[in-house]
Amino acid sequence: MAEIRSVGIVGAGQMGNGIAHVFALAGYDVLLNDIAQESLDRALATIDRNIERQVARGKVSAEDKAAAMARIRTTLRLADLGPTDLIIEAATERETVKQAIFEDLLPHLKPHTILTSNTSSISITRLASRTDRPEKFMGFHFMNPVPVMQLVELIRGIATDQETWDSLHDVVRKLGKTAASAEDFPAFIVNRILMPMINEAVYTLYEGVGSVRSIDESLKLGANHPMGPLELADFIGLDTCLAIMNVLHDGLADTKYRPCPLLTKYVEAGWLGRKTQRGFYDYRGETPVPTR
Ligand SMILES: CC(=O)CC(=O)SCCNC(=O)CCNC(=O)[C@H](O)C(C)(C)COP(=O)(O)OP(=O)(O)OC[C@H]1O[C@@H](n2cnc3c(N)ncnc32)[C@H](O)[C@@H]1OP(=O)(O)O
Ligand SMILES: NC(=O)C1=CN([C@@H]2O[C@H](COP(=O)(O)OP(=O)(O)OC[C@H]3O[C@@H](n4cnc5c(N)ncnc54)[C@H](OP(=O)(O)O)[C@@H]3O)[C@@H](O)[C@H]2O)C=CC1
Repeated sequence: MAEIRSVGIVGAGQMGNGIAHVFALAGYDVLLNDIAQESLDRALATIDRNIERQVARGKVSAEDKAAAMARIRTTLRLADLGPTDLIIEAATERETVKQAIFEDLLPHLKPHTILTSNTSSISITRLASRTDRPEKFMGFHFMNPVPVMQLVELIRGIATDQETWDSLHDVVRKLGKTAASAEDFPAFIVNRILMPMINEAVYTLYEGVGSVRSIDESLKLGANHPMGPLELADFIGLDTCLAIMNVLHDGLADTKYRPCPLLTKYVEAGWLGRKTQRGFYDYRGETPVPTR
């Protein structure tokens, strides 16, 4: 089993920065890539702020923070990720985007490099089949917010070999997290269960059964969820939620996965949740205000 020391992360959005954060704190060299310099700068500032929060709470020492920050480098050139031992693709949840990234990366990779995608729903087998190493390709699904959530889903494509699975399982252990194994069917385990619940919450709003606030309060106080489903949808990103519902609907061909038209409308408006400051709540003021 080749030792993994360096990690190339593609996409410096909320997942990419969280993944870079936990790998750097665990001692890995991290090279973070995005198509926009602004996204790379924002990611570094977010990681700094989030590790500082851990320092303030006595969970990380100031020395460990400095060492972790020094282990993270950024680049706009995808080819620079070639020499790393492990690639984690965490770009936008669109299959064509992910396919193009792997296609551009392939000529630059070392033979032993493991390829992974943090996709929430897309077929690992299909992504892997377009690369030169389907046996070294896996789904490596972190949960949001990455520094806090314990779980990582490990998803085998049909061709994934045991050595690759073992290597990633070992990485999850070194990160201090817990792995769950999932087979490669649309949206795997967590989102197969979570996303229809979120979609149903949007239907509940769409049909006027409750307001944004009453739906969220009901699930928080009535089912002990840490966030209401609409608040959680805004946190994940409504574009990502819709993309996952479409993968479930197309992949399982069952009308029970039909995305709610109201979810589609919010995405069409560019109201994608926290990342655009507006979704089921408006985040532009001091406190979030429900939009319905
Ligand atoms: C879509 C997909 O493909 C898969 C997914 O990820 S689905 C989404 C899964 N995620 C969830 O369901 C999250 C649900 N929400 C929660 O669990 C909680 O609301 C939450 C953990 C996000 C925040 O919890 P909270 O109690 O309201 O806030 P807060 O007190 O600020 O944070 C709790 C702890 O996390 C830490 N924290 C929160 N965000 C952090 C971050 N980004 N980085 C580092 N630490 C963070 C806080 O410092 C705090 O630490 P202590 O326990 O040491 O005090
Ligand atoms: N949000 C969540 O809760 C979770 C998401 N995921 C998955 O993680 C992945 C990323 O999601 P998330 O971080 O939320 O999304 P974000 O929208 O926050 O970030 C995606 C980032 O990828 C960048 N990007 C787009 N195309 C490319 C490219 N060709 N090369 C490099 N970077 C690119 C985007 O740049 P730009 O903004 O300029 O387009 C953006 O910075 C998705 O597959 C998603 O399904 C997994 C678990 C949880």
